[in-house]
Amino acid sequence: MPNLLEIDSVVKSFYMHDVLTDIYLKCQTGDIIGMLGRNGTGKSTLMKILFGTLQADRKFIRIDGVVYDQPYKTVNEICYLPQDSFLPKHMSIEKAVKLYLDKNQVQDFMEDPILQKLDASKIAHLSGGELRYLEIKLLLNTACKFILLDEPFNGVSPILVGEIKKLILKTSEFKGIILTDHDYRNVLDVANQFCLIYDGGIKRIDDKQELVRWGYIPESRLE
Ligand SMILES: Nc1ncnc2c1ncn2[C@@H]1O[C@H](COP(=O)(O)OP(=O)(O)OP(=O)(O)O)[C@@H](O)[C@H]1O
Repeated sequence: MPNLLEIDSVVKSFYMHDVLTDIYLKCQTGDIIGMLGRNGTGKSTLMKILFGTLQADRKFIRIDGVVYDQPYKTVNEICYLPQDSFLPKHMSIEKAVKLYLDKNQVQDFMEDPILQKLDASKIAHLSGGELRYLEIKLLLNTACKFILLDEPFNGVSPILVGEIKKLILKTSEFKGIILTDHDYRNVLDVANQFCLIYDGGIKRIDDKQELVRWGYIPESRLE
């Protein structure tokens, strides 16, 4: 049976600045939801609220019918890739992998040809793009039902972007994924549903032209 994540009535202000005024979003297994929006519209804020590490003024988060206040405290419900790296720098790659995955997954994970080619064995010695790939692959391989990816393509070169998109597509057979990235072409390419954070609310996008109408991309950039 597919898993279902529902977010409703999310309201968040910072001081006097209303960032999110009323958000509703539903994600189920198989969904890859591409969340778009101009800088500062509240995409990361929404992801942090969803994960539970940022307090909202109001929110309602339900996974498979159970209401959660801090979803990150649950086991295997939801994972979050923040904009900045989250793996401890001093650790070896293998140790980090062992921290996140089951014992029986580790060997297979480490045999990934991209990881095999790395010169580094320590997290601190990875390049930005290599680290992004490792973190994304790790999260996608956890048992979590839902994965939130905040700017997964940021700082990643085209070949690795392609590999990340393949991983996302493959994983979506078993999980629900919400991702946001300013590389909207890659978002349009990999996601199967789209939404735009605009003026504190969320709009479902069914047609790329709507992104022009809502002022997210200029007409000239739409192919
Ligand atoms: N801790 C904070 N204190 C005060 N204001 C904040 C805080 N975090 C975010 N904001 C404000 O909330 C708004 C939304 O920020 P957020 O980072 O969620 O935007 P975003 O859509 O992810 O932007 P970007 O695409 O540039 O990453 C911005 O105006 C930001 O300045």
